[in-house]
Amino acid sequence: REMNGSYSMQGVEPDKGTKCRESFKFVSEVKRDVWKEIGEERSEPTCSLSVSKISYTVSERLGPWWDLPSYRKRWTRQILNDVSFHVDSGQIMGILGNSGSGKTTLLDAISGRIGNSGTLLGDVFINGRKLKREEYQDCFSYVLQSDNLLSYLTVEETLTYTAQLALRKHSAEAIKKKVSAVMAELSLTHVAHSVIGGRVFPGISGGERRRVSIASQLLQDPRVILLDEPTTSLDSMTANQIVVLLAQLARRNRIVIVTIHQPRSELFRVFSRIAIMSCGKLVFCGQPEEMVDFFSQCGYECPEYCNPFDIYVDFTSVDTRNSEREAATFNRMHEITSAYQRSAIYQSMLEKVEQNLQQTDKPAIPFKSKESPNGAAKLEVLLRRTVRNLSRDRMGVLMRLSQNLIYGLFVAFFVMHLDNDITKGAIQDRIGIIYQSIAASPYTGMLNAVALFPALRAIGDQESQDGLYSKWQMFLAYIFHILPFSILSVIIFTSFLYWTIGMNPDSVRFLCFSAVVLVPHITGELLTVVLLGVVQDPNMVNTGVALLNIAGILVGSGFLRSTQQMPEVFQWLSYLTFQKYSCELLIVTEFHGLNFTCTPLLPLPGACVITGGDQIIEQGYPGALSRYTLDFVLLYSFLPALLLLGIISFKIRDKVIRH
Ligand SMILES: Nc1ncnc2c1ncn2[C@@H]1O[C@H](COP(=O)(O)OP(=O)(O)OP(=O)(O)O)[C@@H](O)[C@H]1O
Repeated sequence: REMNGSYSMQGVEPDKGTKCRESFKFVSEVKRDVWKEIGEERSEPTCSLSVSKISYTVSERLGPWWDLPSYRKRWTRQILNDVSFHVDSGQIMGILGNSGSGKTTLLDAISGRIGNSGTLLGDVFINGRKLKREEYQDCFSYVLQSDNLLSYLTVEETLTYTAQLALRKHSAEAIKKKVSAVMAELSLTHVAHSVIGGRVFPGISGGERRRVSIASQLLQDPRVILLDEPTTSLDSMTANQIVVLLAQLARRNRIVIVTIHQPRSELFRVFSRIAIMSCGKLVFCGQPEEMVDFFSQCGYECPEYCNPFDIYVDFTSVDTRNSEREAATFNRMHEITSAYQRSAIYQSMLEKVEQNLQQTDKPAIPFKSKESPNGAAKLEVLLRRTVRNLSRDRMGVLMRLSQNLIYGLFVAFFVMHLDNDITKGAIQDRIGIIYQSIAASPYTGMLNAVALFPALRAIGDQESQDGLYSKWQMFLAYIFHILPFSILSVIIFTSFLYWTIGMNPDSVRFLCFSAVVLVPHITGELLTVVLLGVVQDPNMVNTGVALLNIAGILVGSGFLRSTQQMPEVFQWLSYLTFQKYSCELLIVTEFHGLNFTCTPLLPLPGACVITGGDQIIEQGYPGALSRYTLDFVLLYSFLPALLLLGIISFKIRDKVIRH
């Protein structure tokens, strides 16, 4: 980009040296202000969180499934081992540790997001009361490692929709005020009307996106906020700003627990507590100053000019590069852990946990603000949100509307004009057009779903864990929001193809043709989304839907082989395919009452035996004419059936997916 202009300080344009000195002075002053703000006296804690003896064990299969003896054997792995700590409101606790040490799993365990794949032991107490499993979600706000936000919404819209989902009973005015307050608290007011942005188009910065994710959680006034690596992939200055901001949030009577990789040494004073994890164990948990003394007493001094965070994480990490290093580093970690468990810091932490449990005047559990659920209202907000997001995606909308038309152009170019002379392909061309209309439509729907839905699914996974709505509601919102686009796309396609190549020129037949082609198109998208509920990998779903479509065409359409000539089992199976009904309907729509001409090149006997379209119907699809209405009903019944399957699929997802 081109940049013009200059700047002046007190009316004078500074030379290079002055600029450096002044900017250094400026940075130092800002920093001092930040420390002043964080260092404010805080009020008496009103909320305390105690985590007592959390352990999590998973069992894994040893071998691949084709090696049955080893596959049968399982080995258990302890991911979290007897983790206990205590935090009061007003404090920010940083959890450090090398990759795989169990930081994320600890946050998942505390917030009740651990799936059913392992055994979780231990308890979480808030204000001296043991939390029930179903209460975890209502108590903690959890900011995931990745920002799952809709790219085309502005910051203000993103927060407003979240507030409408979370605080449904509030008036529009109250929600507006709440959103403005949260934006002000997280310094987002200046980007309120900027779009979030994504991989393909620019939007707000990475740090601002992180702050939007945190702001979404703050809308429900949580007293306890958990953040999984909120500084990942941010530059060190922005990462610092985020941690300082979190410290400020904690100062306002909240508990903030944050996992973090490589914090800068200046953040040493920002954290109220530091926990270091290694191999699922809490190797140390205490105040930053206590950490330095503790490690020095263990004989592991932090060398001068080194970042204590990095050094202590190194001291406690197990190096698995070779067995010798592994044994040595494991022993060191074990030695430090034992020293911590013998230390006064550990004993005083256990006492605090005990005190918390024995508190007589126990304040109420500080649940997040939540309103009684109203399914229709949530669905309406979700629908508005997805429609607004898609409507801003001009390229996406254009592609959706034009993809069938582009396909229609290919077909029209190939066929040019249908002839009524059977020696000039009157039957073959018509059957070809019907085949193409039914067989290709599901693919365009499938491609749309695979491109758009996984991102929405990630958002739905997170927000349903936050208790905003259920995953199946997000599924319904997605399907309803694509319906108008699908209908329009199919109408554009059929209007072009039908009249350009000269299919049966009757407006009722045209409407029937469009209505039939719509179902395979929507079914392709619907089936893909249904499978994406239970299958995580979109590529697998792609392959699965493509194979199902091919099987449906083979068994149901009767194009390759007449249904009557197929084995009985396939004949029964054909009733389960939408291709059977759509094919019969299109054959009748096009061929019924159609008269053919015949001008054979050679006067061969039987060359002109077919004179009308009804002969085609009776030979290939006997009884299809009398089943016309029934076929329509059966074809359209696939849509509610798939909607129901989708709801079941996303209810299963609720149970099996960790986030
Ligand atoms: N359900 C599970 N089944 C098997 N292993 C698991 C499961 N959950 C976690 N683990 C394993 O537990 C270990 C700790 O994982 P976790 O994600 O908590 O680490 P982390 O400290 O957050 O790592 P990072 O900093 O890289 O995100 C990893 O080795 C991970 O593979």
